[in-house]
Amino acid sequence: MSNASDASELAIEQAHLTMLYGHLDTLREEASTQLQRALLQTGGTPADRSHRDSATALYTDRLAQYTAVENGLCFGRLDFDRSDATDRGQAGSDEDGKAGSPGDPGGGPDGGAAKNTEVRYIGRIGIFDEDNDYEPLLIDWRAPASRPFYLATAAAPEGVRRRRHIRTEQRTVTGVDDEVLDLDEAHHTGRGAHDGVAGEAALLSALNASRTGRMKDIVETIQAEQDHVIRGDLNGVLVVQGGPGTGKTAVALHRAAYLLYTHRQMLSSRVVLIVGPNPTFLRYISQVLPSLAETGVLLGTMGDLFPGVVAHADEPATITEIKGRAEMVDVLAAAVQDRQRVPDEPIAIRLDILDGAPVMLDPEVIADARERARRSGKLHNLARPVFDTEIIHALSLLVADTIGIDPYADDPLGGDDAPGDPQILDEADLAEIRRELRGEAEVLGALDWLWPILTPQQLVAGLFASEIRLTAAGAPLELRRSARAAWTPADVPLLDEAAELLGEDETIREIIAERQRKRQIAYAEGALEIAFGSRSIDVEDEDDPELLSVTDLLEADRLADRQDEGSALTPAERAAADRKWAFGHVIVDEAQELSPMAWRLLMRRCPSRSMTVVGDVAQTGDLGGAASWASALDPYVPGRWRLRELTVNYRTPTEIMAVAAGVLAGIDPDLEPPRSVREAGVDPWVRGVAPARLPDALAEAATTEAVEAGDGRLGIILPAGTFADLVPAVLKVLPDAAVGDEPELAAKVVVLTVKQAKGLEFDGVIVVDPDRIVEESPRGANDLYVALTRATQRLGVLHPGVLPESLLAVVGI
Ligand SMILES: Nc1ncnc2c1ncn2[C@@H]1O[C@H](COP(=O)(O)OP(=O)(O)OP(=O)(O)O)[C@@H](O)[C@H]1O
Repeated sequence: MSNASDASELAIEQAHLTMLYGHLDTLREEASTQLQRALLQTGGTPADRSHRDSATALYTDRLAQYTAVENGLCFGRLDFDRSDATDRGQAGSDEDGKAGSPGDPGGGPDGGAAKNTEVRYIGRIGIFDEDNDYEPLLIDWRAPASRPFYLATAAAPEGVRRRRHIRTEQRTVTGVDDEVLDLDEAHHTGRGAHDGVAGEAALLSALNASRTGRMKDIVETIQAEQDHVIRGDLNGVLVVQGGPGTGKTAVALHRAAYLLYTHRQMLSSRVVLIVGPNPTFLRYISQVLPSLAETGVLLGTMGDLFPGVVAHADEPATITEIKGRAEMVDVLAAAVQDRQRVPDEPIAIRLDILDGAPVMLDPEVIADARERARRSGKLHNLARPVFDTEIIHALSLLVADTIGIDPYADDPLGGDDAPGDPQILDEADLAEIRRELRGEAEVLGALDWLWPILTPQQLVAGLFASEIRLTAAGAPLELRRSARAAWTPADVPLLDEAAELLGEDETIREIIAERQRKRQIAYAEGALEIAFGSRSIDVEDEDDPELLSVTDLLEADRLADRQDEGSALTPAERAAADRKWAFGHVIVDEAQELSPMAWRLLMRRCPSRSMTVVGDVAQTGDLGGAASWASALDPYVPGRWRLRELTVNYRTPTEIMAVAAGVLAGIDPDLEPPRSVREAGVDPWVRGVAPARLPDALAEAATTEAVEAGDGRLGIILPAGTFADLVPAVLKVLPDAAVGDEPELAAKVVVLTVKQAKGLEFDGVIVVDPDRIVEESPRGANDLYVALTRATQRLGVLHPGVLPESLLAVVGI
């Protein structure tokens, strides 16, 4: 590794960078002009409109991409030895055989003059020279030609003679770090080849940088084991297992960007779904993808995956666990069946057709109708018409009987039979009776009671609101809650399962869509009438082409199409609104927390089983979470998922990891903590304080650590049960500290529970009352492990009471 910051090198790189920014400016101006042009267009045929919509989306996306890559546009350079053909044929510059680049045809002073080199610049997007046969001026980090930047080592240089990390601030080059991979040359120049982490200086500088409360991309320093995951095959289920800080989240996001780049056509229309553990975490990672220049992605939590329901309420862990059990499938199926009622006694239905006289519907008749509807093989809501037909048929016979056995009744059909004549009803009469029965309010009321059309929300809320229903469905009574209780994330897989059992979407969605369409057509007809009416009055020239287009081209239904807002939605927006959307690829972060019910939902969203599953079974906090990847995945892809492990911890320094390792050993002695890539040079502290003094001690420690964090961030992780006592103490000394359901992570100091801290990181972390964190949850040791591994620089642990031997042993001090 060497730091080649002499002026001539910087000048060469500055010239190239300035040229690249010139191109970026031109691209941005072009996209902006095209966007304005598209936005100014109005009217036209439906095809014109759809074309205009896609042009608007395309240029808006492009502009967003160009803006996102403004910082760090170009960050790397590869110099190849042209005599080595191993990597040829991957970039345009290889094929045309030109050496060098416009910025630096001869390579740098590390031997460019001695050897004929080929130069590639690596950056956040690809830029090509339109005036020079589309020569690549900058190669997208996701392109195959960029790969040696991440993979080449001195042992396997892939033709790379030198890898250069280019440091920039805005549009200025501030330095370069070189690694010479050619062993001979390294020997001659005295500049060492490095075979450990790639781009060590750049990596360490990224890792030591202060945190901002938002995750940053890692394109400049992706490591080889991470690159293999990012560029793994699209198909099948890829599991990425790694300890804390190994870059699982970063890698998952970069994989999304890579897959969208490589399989753009398929994935941008079918959308990549990324599922994270909670809204706070989504905000934490929200800026990574746009800065990777990607927009065709839907980010969500489990709580967001049932369209029309926002499910972010909290509930006890034990309830979440019950809701997540696979047995809930049977519970819901039983709950649906329970709503298909057969009363114990006959029910009386008063009929207008009999002048308000009742008929008695026997339980056996209802049971028969239910049996036939069930045996139709249709889902509950879709089987209702079968049930209706059976009951109406039975009622019509009862009506016929009633009329038939009452010789003095008026002839319902208006005939003139003499009193005493039997009423002879033929099939047409019965059909008429059935038709009338279908319109009778009491009949409809009875049908709705016996076999109600249900939304998933009605089924699930109705189940939880009634002990009788819970018992009938074989569900634990702990699930009992108010019918108006807010939805929790664990309810979402249940709602989804209910939707599958009820078959709500087809019927209800189609009815709503049809109604909407009728409204639009009615509106369009009105509009055409106005247009057509005004035409004969206002216009003398009947052949005016403008007006002809109004009446000839805009038939009412086409005009209705133009009103249909759906066409203006992006694929990601459409996917978010559609429960049955089949995503092109699904990425799940913190996947160890997912319950069996949650897995069922995700598998439904991804029929192609093209998935990336990212997590750490040692960090499983949720009771219903996975104990092993096999238990989670084998039910869906038995033996067909591939596992990749990440082994290096980029976040947590060695000193802190030594503390966390003690806790990990307590969870499972066979688990290996990931190897830290660096030392922080500061030992973690553990302090025992008298319980009564805990608030004051926390206030003191928070004040000190907030200063120690410099311009970085401090996270204070508390047991949930201590918030009421301890948060006021923190706010007294640090009034701007963020705390709440979704605390602002950009705040200097953030107070949070372990659950909230999942996946996040801070420069400094104070963990309060580790014993209580362990006690608060059945997977408490896992929670403590998560809490202890959130810091990038400093860790402090506050323990109420004298430090027990056990804690000293646990924390390894
Ligand atoms: N190759 C890399 N270059 C620079 N930074 C990296 C690299 N890999 C990981 N990091 C950084 O390490 C930190 C941890 O990464 P990340 O949050 O993705 O880890 P994780 O495995 O998801 O952790 P956890 O399971 O503890 O939540 C982040 O700040 C990330 O940016």
